[in-house]
Amino acid sequence: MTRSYKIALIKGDGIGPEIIEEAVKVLDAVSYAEGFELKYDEYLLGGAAIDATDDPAPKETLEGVKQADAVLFGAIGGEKWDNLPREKRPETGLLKLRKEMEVFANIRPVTVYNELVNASTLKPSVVQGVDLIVVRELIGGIYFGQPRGNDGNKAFNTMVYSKPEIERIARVAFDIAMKRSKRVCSVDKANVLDVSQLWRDTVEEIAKEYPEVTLTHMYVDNAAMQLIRDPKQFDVILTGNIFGDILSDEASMLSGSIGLLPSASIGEKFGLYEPIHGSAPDIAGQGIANPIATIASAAMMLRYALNEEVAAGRIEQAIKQTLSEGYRTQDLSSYDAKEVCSTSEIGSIIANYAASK
Ligand SMILES: NC(=O)C1=CN([C@@H]2O[C@H](COP(=O)(O)OP(=O)(O)OC[C@H]3O[C@@H](n4cnc5c(N)ncnc54)[C@H](O)[C@@H]3O)[C@@H](O)[C@H]2O)C=CC1
Ligand SMILES: CC(C)CC(=O)C(=O)O
Ligand SMILES: [Mg+2]
Repeated sequence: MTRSYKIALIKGDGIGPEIIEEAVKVLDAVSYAEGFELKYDEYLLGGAAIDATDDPAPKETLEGVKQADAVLFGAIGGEKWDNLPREKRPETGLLKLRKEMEVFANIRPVTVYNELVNASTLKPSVVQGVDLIVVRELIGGIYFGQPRGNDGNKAFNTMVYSKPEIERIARVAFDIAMKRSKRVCSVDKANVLDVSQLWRDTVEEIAKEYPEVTLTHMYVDNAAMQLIRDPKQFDVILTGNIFGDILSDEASMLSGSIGLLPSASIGEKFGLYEPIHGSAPDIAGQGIANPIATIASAAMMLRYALNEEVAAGRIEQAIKQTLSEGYRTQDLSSYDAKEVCSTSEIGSIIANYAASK
């Protein structure tokens, strides 16, 4: 019997629909080539959901995604919704979705493609061969902590982590490190924050379960600097929600564009696959967004959620081939480009390569 999977698609706002369309094009090409079937159900989230239902995370979405084998997500947000009350904003919808799905681990691989070493803002010798993974806690920390508030005169947020929350994300990082070069660097601000001291102490305890893994600790301000100074010193970076959010955007520039970096947000039961970038309102609707981060997220989805390793590999190879043939979206057009392509053209090139082995 044909293998068949249900994919929940959330296009979102800004460039979201454009990049998801290309990921679907590539998924359809590889699923056909590998003989399995993907069935898509679309759900609303963020600004699109506010416009349609007055709710950034409609119940139908929060419940519907749980019926799928995996969720592929574009991006949400935009100025149009920036002045709404906090609970009505697109970003709150995304946080609610992640919380509802209990996807506590956001895995963000940072790969520098050989073809793009000149696209990095750093010297080629510094970035060539960079291959690190940021393991970011995703449903705790200051983005979720209570109390929070803003009375117009005073505003506050709370960074909270419980020991079990730290233990489970630490185990994800150590498990990943066991399959790689067995090094974890935990990033915190333990010199100032109590929550970071608990983080550090707990990570030390979990490290005892993994005697083969070398654990180091680094303060986040230093980590931000070290990522630029010598990124190859890192293998697995384990960190909390806000630090991981910031450091991974920073790390994207090692690769040359934020439009290249994928991610997998995973928990015990569900998986949400999403590029690390936002809805890029400044380029939305122009057909110039780079869809590779989303296409590579779809590859992660095939590998981790659907166990379709061969299809995932086909996509990753196709991305490399596209880059080595010199096809570039506008964000990378100054770097060894043979041809500058639109979002849709790059999607079609990757789909064609992925379909033909
Ligand atoms: N996961 C999500 O849905 C996220 C949503 N956001 C939301 O997105 C909106 C815009 O936020 P920004 O801070 O501008 O971050 P952003 O990541 O959307 O854009 C930052 C810069 O990177 C560029 N960029 C992003 N993705 C690109 C791509 N695929 N190809 C080429 N260039 C790309 C944009 O054009 C922009 O100049 C906000 O409403 C924000 O809250 C931000 C981050 C994550
Ligand atoms: C917009 C957000 C909720 C967070 C974010 O920037 C991210 O997850 O990368
Ligand atoms: Mg972010």
